[in-house]
Amino acid sequence: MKPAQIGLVVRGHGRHYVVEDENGERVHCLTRGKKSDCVVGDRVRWQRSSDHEGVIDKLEPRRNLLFRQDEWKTKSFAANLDRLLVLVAAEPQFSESQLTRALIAADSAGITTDILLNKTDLPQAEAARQRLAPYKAMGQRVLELSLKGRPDEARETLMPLLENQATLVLGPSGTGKSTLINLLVPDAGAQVGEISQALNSGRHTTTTTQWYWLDDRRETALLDSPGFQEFGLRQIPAPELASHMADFKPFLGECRFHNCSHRHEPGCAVLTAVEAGKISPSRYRIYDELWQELSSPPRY
Ligand SMILES: Nc1nc2c(ncn2[C@@H]2O[C@H](COP(=O)(O)OP(=O)(O)OP(=O)(O)O)[C@@H](O)[C@H]2O)c(=O)[nH]1
Ligand SMILES: [Zn+2]
Repeated sequence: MKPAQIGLVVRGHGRHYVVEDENGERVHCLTRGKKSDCVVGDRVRWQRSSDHEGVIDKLEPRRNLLFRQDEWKTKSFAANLDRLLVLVAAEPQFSESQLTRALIAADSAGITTDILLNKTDLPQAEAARQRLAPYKAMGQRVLELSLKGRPDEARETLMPLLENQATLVLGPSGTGKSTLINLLVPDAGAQVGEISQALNSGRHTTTTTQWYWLDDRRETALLDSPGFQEFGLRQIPAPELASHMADFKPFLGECRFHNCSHRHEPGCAVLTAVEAGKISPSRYRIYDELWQELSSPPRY
């Protein structure tokens, strides 16, 4: 065994990981025993066991972990993220429920989110803009771009935002995720190939988080994860939900009952805010649906 060093996990599959050393070399690593609790973005203490293989000894403490949880399983997107970028588009029409779920998961993990509205060149952009108005009003940043129509402008807007950070991109299919990655990562295909090769596997590239470096110094990273469609939030207790919704926050603590669910109680400041148009009906409907989902007992 060679001396222990700290590395970055750039791909995970079961007990098999690809760890990048400080020179950028990627090594196929296994965890000791059956444990496989590392995720992409983790820093790990590891040792080389041969020229091309290594063993992970220990997971270094994480700053954060973004994950989703349904009744049956927990799925991690990535650890140690600086930013989440949720990509939506003028078309296909995005689901506000999915968008809200992503925002809540990121908030509860302590990760800043930006929304990117793509395809603003299309006539449907105005409708999408209107659906995003409540999000802007609650202080959420919404970037409007046309990744394909005005790629230079998109790059100039995005690069300063992403610089020296690790940003996870999530979004429904067909919104322009591949367009975004190809715009910012000219050698994206090669990077995917290299990591897959280190793992000795061409498979699983679409079912796991993919790590891309945007610069030669390896300081700016983009991460691409599948799994936006079924975004379970079982990790969040229902009474905590409202505290992760920026438009609800100003009214929390103002209700008559300290343990108000903001669903039917008299003297509820949130319900009053909904009636007064200070919280959008669609956001409130999503809150109500999420509350029911999170407070129902698991079916298994
Ligand atoms: N009009 C318009 N079309 C765009 C824009 N950006 C991407 N598209 C188109 O939208 C379609 C989907 O883009 P992709 O980048 O493949 O989307 P994706 O999110 O990777 O989709 P999946 O591969 O299904 O996950 C393609 O036909 C793109 O050419 C844009 O700014 N304006
Ligand atoms: Zn209330």
